[in-house]
Order: sequence, then C-alpha cells, then structure tokens
Amino acid sequence: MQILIATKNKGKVSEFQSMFNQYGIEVISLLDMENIPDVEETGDTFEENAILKAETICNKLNIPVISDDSGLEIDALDGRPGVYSARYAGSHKNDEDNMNKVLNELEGIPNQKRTARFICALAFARPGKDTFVVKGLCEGEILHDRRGTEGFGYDPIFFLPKLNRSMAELTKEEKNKISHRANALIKLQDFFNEEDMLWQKP
Ligand SMILES: O=c1nc[nH]c2c1ncn2[C@H]1C[C@H](O)[C@@H](COP(=O)(O)OP(=O)(O)OP(=O)(O)O)O1
Ligand SMILES: [Mg+2]
Repeated sequence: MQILIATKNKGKVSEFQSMFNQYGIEVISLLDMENIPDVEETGDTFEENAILKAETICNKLNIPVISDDSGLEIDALDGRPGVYSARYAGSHKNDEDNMNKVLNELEGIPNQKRTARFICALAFARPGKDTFVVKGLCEGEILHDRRGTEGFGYDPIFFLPKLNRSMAELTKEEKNKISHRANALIKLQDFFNEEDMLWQKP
C-alpha cells in the first residue's frame, strides 16, 4: 500500500516514511513527481493551509493525499512565526536564516518567557469525499543557541524541558514519539480506524 504526502519538504518526508513504514505503508511525496507547482499557502491558519494543499493535489492527481502544514508559535512574539514559519526570513525559505531571525528577536528574553510550541495540521483529501483535518502540538522553549544536528527546520533551537534535550538532539525514532506531527498522525489514525480503512493500530 502507498500513500502520497503532498509535500516537498525532505524532513517531513523522512519522518512520515519512518512513521508509516512500521505499518507496511510506503510513502511517496511530491519530490518523487515532476512538474507539480507549489500550492500557494494563503490561509490564516495551519488547518486552512493543510486543506488547501491536500485538496489542490488531490484534485490534480485524483488520488487520496495527506498534506502537512506546520510551524512554530512563540508566545513572546505573539505567536509568530506561525503560518509564516517557512518564509519567516524571506521567500527563499532558509532554515538557518529563520532560526537567526527568531534568536535575534528573542535576545534578552529570559528562559521562563521563551515558551513555544510546534503545531502540525494534517489534512486527508479523497476524490469525491469530505476532507478530514487534525492538529497536533508539541510544547517547548526556545533556546539561546542551537543544539544538536538531527531533524530539520527549527529543531536545533527548540528545547524539550521534560527530556532536557533539544529536538535536534533526538533520534528520528525519539522525535516521532513526541512530535506535533506524531500527535497529529495519531488523531488521523483514530479517524482511519473508525472508517475501517487504510491502516489499523498495532
Ligand atoms: O518538526 C519540525 N521541526 C522543525 N521545524 C519544523 C517542524 N515542522 C515544521 N517546521 C517548520 C519548518 C518550516 O519552517 C515550517 C513548515 O512550513 P510548511 O509550509 O508547513 O512546509 P514547507 O513549505 O517546508 O513544505 P510543504 O509546504 O511543501 O509541505 O515549519
Ligand atoms: Mg509550505
């Protein structure tokens, strides 16, 4: 069995691959296809953007797809970068520049005021059926400097107090137990179980 994840983000693809492979489901993504233009993320929320991406690609290819719209919400920045996480430092979408911008904006802010969360909305779109959308969270704090080399995006500056490590200091297997993406996928799985389709809980 195969599922298409409507993303061009290598980091997301790699995480979905390891999460789905344990169910024997093969993950393919827009990186495996040619000539699929970027879907413009014009929504005000992660859910809206996830639905936009899933339905656009589903309509284009006429197969079921899952999309992921995710990002980082920082309390001291009134929720920024939020839905603009990928393009926070500009439309070139560079992780290093994005992290530098966040670290600069938080300069002088003490640890207890650096609370933040990763958010992931997953939308599941099927030809001729209603789209289903779920949201998962992961709470943490923004570090003063980068720590770790695993993961992608803002992982090196995202600290998990309970684990006393940054997200980039976790293995993929560890991240996939606690991440916003994993938490959203569990909810999607509940939906699949109710509908008796695609895959079953182990
Ligand atoms: O687990 C994560 N660990 C660290 N950073 C993360 C994570 N999850 C999302 N993020 C950041 C990366 C990017 O700055 C933004 C996603 O933006 P988002 O538009 O959803 O993805 P994208 O443009 O890279 O790929 P696509 O739209 O093709 O799925 O949030
Ligand atoms: Mg995007």
